[in-house]
Parts: sequence; C-alpha cells; structure tokens
Amino acid sequence: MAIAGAGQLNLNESPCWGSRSVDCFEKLEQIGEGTYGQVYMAREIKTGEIVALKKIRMDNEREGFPITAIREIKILKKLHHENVIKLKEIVTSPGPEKDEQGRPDGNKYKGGIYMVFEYMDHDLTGLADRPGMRFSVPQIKCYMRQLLTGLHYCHVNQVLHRDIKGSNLLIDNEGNLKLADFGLARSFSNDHNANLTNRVITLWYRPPELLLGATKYGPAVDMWSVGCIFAELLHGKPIFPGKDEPEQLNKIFELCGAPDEVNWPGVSKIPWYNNFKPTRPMKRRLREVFRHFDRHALELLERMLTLDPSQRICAKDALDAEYFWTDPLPCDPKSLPKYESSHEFQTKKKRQQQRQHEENAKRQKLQHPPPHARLPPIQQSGQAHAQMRPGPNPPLHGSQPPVATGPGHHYGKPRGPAGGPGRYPANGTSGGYNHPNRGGQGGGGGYSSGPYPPQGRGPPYGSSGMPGAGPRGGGGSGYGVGAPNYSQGGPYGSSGAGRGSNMMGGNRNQQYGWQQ
Ligand SMILES: Nc1ncnc2c1ncn2[C@@H]1O[C@H](COP(=O)(O)OP(=O)(O)OP(=O)(O)O)[C@@H](O)[C@H]1O
Repeated sequence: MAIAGAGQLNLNESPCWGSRSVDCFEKLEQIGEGTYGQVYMAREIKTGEIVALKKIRMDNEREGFPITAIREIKILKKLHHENVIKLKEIVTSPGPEKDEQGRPDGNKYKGGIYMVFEYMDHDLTGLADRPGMRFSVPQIKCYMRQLLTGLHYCHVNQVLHRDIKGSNLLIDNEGNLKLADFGLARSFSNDHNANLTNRVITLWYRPPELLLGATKYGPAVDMWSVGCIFAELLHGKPIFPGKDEPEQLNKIFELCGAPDEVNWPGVSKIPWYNNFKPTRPMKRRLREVFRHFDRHALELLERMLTLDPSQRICAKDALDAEYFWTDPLPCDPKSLPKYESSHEFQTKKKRQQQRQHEENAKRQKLQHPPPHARLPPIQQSGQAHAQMRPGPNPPLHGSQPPVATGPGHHYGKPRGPAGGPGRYPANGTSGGYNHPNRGGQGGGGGYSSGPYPPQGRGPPYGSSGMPGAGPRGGGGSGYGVGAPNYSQGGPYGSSGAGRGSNMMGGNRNQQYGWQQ
C-alpha cells in the first residue's frame, strides 16, 4: 500500500479538522463497504444531524495512512459544488472502537480515521435496483444534467474523477445527485503530457483508450463512463458487461465499430493497439442497436461513446446538447418521488439474504419431501388459514416502492437559443460555482505532482478470454439487476497493493491493478 510521507495529511490546515472524536457521532447502520473500509449512516449526538462516516481502512498500522485517502481528502477539500459530495470534517478514534451495536470492534488497528460526509439517501445503483423501479425521461434528464454539471465543475478545476459508475453517484431525497468517491481522482494538466496510470475506472465504464494502454489522457475518460451510465439508464442494463479487458474491448468494438486511423487518428500508436485490434471488420452499430431511443438521446450518446477521445463530447458541450433543451425537459429535482433509503451495499445484501433463504427452503424441501406430493393435502383444522399466509419467500420489500412515472414538473424553458452555443457557462466560473483554482480550462496550475501511483505500463492482458472473476456480488446486469465491479485477471490483477477487499468478494486492487 502506498503510504503518506510526513506532513502530507495536513490535518492542521483547518483547525477543527481531525480534532474531534468519532464518539461525537452515533453509528446507526452500515450503508457501504468500500475499498477504504465501511461506510456508516450516523447521527451527530450534539446536533442530531445525520451524516455518512467513511472509515479509512488502516489494516496495517506499519504502512501508515493510505495515499488514496490523502488524495481523496486533498481533492475534496478544494471542490465545493452542489453536485459534488461535501466532505465536512475528519474525525478520529484514539482507542478501541464500537460497531453499530455498541460492541467493541474486532479490528486489530485500535485507532481509526473517518471522513464525515453529508448523508445521501441513495446511490444510483441502489436506487435503480429497487424492485419495480423505472426512471422517467425527465428524471433521467435531471440526473444526467446534474452528473454532467458536477463533472464539468471537476474538469474545469482540473480534476479527473476516474471512477464514474452508479454506486459513486449519490442521490438524496430532494432529488440532488452528487459525485462521490474521489479515491481514484487526480489533478491533471491541460496539455495531457503527464504519464498517468491506465488502470483506473471500473471495467464496464472504462474507455477504449485506457484499455488499449494509453497513459496520456484527460477528461474524456470520464465522459466515456458518463456515456455508459446514460445508455444504461435508457436501456435498463449495462451496455458493456465485459468479464475481462479483452472481452471489454470486444464489446466496445461490436457496438462502436473497430478503431482505425480514419475514425481515430493516432490509434495505431497506442501501446497495445496491435495486440487488440479486431481481426475482422466491425461496423459501428450504435444507432441500429439503440434505434428505439429518442433522437436527441441517441445523438448525445453517439458523441459520448466516440472512440477517439479527442472527438468525444466534453461535459460543457453535453450540457448544451438538444437532449436537455427539448421536451420533455429535465424535471425539477425536488419534484422527484422520495424513496426509502437504498444503497448498493444494502440492495446486494438483501439479494444475498433472499438467495440464502431460497437455498435453505430448497434444501429443507429435499430433506423433508412431502409424503405424496401428487396427492391432495389432508385437510386439517385451521389449514385454510395456513394457506392464506404468505409462502416461504415473501417479497424482499414489504411495500412496493413508488414507481416514478414522469413527474410533470419541469424547469423553466431553456436559457439560451435552441441549438445555440453558450447555454452553459464556458469555464465553470459562473453558474454558482465556487472556483477555488481560478485556472479555467486553458489556465495553468492545478497540475499536482503529488505522489501518485506510477502508470500501468505493464504488458497487455492476454488476447483471448482470460477467466475473469465475475461482478462483485455475482449480480447480473446493472440498472434493475445488479451492479458491476469486475476484478481483473491477468497481469492487471497481479499487483499486491493493499486497498483490501469488500464483503461482496470484489477487490479493487485486482479491479484496478494498483501498482506500488
Ligand atoms: N455521503 C454518503 N452518503 C450516503 N452513502 C454513502 C456516502 N458515501 C458513500 N456512501 C455509500 O457507500 C458506498 C461506498 O462508498 P465509496 O464509494 O465512497 O467508498 P469506496 O471505499 O471508495 O468504495 P468502492 O471501493 O466501492 O469505490 C457508496 O456506494 C454509497 O452507497
């Protein structure tokens, strides 16, 4: 695990940061299990305010404070925007800790450090995974616009998120969407001259340039992930559910066509192009496969899922796209229905419990088969009542969630002329952005030379179907069915950097192949 050098975690920067104990909060429920450790819903005892506590995993005391956490804190401290999660403070636990039930935590590290975030009721994966959930078009437009607004702000401030996926998009019951989990984020310079690792972004949302081994890249990598989320919201399931990198690339080429020097000038110079260039011609089929999508949605998707990153649409232009300015308009976030809290961790846990329940029931049935299954049951007194009770597998959720069916509330009419430029602030300095860097898109600065992991220049993954571990939790397909988070096989999975595994069996080290 990469560790912090002395003084890197400048907790003294803001006098109160790090000075309070986690005992100021009462843990209510675990809502996430991430690379760093657990995420809890908690209540601040003094004020009653509900927050999210993200514990920084410190499995090995000797390795010090994880560099990923330092990065996340550093980056979040400079980002202040309504579509970016707010890091409120850092709190510490000097002694043995307690879990949600007040029992001593068995963690061998006796102290702990927590990030305190504003609490969000859902993540997009958890929300979409609710039984019967269907997002309306104005709702999808509303979420997409907020996602792009938050990302535009990050990009203007020269921060790449590098892990855009449903479980990192948090939503509250006011309909606000915020980007979260900046553990893989980093600053970038506009000239894209720095070498960066290509082992970032969860596989299903990873752009072709990273899969082909590019180490010089920019905000376009996040825009590919946004395109994948957009298509997933419209399509109802993930569009590129690859098992490993070769399959991932193949799925991309099957839909977006094979890259060549015509549609992507310079592609043949990307390190692993020759290893993975398709051996047969592959036409772009996006319009054909998604012909049922609305015309403006398809136009925007085409520009997000453009193979050549230099031609891919940027967040600002996406916000200006016709899609957001034609009827039905994005709805007002506040008009969205309120749902019972739903995080990916919880929906997966519920599904696991349900599966376990079904297996137990099956096992019991096998062990104690009814004496004569084909004979009618012998009537006994009270049986009629017994038959009225629900069966052994009651629905997971007692009450069905409200189905979002197109709230009729829209924002006002578009602010700019239809189709005209500049409906969105050009550099993110207007539109209510707090702009700490003042760099603007073309501005200098913002390029951090901090201790980031070296770029992944290892050999490419094997060229044919490496056995990839399945998605975290074995969940099927994204929105509506389960969340992706593949681990990687092959050379990518071999680095032993320790960001730890999660309860669903996934391991981000494998997934991202972090190197020392
Ligand atoms: N502020 C918050 N409010 C509510 N839930 C949150 C908050 N932050 C995180 N979560 C929940 O915890 C989950 C994991 O959080 P996060 O992604 O920040 O941790 P991580 O350790 O980086 O996880 P991963 O390795 O899965 O990326 C999120 O998907 C979300 O469901």
